[in-house]
Amino acid sequence: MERIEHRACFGGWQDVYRHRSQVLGCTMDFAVYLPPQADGPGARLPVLYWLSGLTCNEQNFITKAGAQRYAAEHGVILVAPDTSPRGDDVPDAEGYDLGKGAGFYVNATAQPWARHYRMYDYVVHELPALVEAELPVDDRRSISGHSMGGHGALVAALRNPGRYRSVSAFSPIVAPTQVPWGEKAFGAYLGPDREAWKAYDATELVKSAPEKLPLLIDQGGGDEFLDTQLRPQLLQAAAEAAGHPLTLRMRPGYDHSYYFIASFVGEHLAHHARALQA
Ligand SMILES: N[C@@H](CCC(=O)N[C@@H](CS)C(=O)NCC(=O)O)C(=O)O
Repeated sequence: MERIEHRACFGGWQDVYRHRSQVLGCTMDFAVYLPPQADGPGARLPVLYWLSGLTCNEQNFITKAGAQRYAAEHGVILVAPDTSPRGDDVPDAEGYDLGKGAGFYVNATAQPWARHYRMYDYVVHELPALVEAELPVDDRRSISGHSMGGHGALVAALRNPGRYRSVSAFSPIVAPTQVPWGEKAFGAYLGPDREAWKAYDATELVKSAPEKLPLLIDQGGGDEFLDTQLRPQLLQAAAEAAGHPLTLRMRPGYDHSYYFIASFVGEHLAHHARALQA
């Protein structure tokens, strides 16, 4: 992998790396924040993976959330990948909610998407393997994300017991099989069989998750997508029925934007740091 950005930030470094992804069949950029603690001889730090939402690439979180300050405080490395495969060979679609910038963290099985759109394998397996081989990290991992990325974080954690120490989400799409964004994306990437969609739906997965990793969710009460696309009460009801611990914090007045994320990202970093350093 090649470092293409390198900027001093809160005593550490905000970097961006470029690499060839075998899983996605294209070149990908991902952001890495190295806190000052990463400089120590033989340092090995835990990693918080951040999955962004629709229209984002690896830049949105690092330029807008202000998380580096808290990562520096806690000694946690932040890794923020792009949200879809990229490049001229990769198929795309009209509209911001399908194709590039909208990978939905699934392994596509339908054409023309199946060759490149394998963001589930990329964020759960290929990227952590690369990070763990090349950076001063160990195998302590946590995961968080926003909107489509909140969905990705919840699904990654629920499907992989033991892989993550903690999981959280901002304004996640908790039930993609029941809302327009998810129905459009899953219909395209996974085809018409709705049974197959359930493997990527947190509200379905929570019913039988083998590990009861507590779910932490913050949701803005003034979010323009709350009642149409996000509907956190669906996950809340399923978690309650399954006895799966969930903290859902409604934040009156906050919308869907990074202003909301920036307001509470410090609390999420503290939550993950506690689990990662326990
Ligand atoms: N109204 C937006 C919908 C997409 C959107 O709200 N994206 C969120 C994630 S679901 C985001 O993080 N956008 C980029 C940003 O705010 O930096 C659009 O049409 O672009």
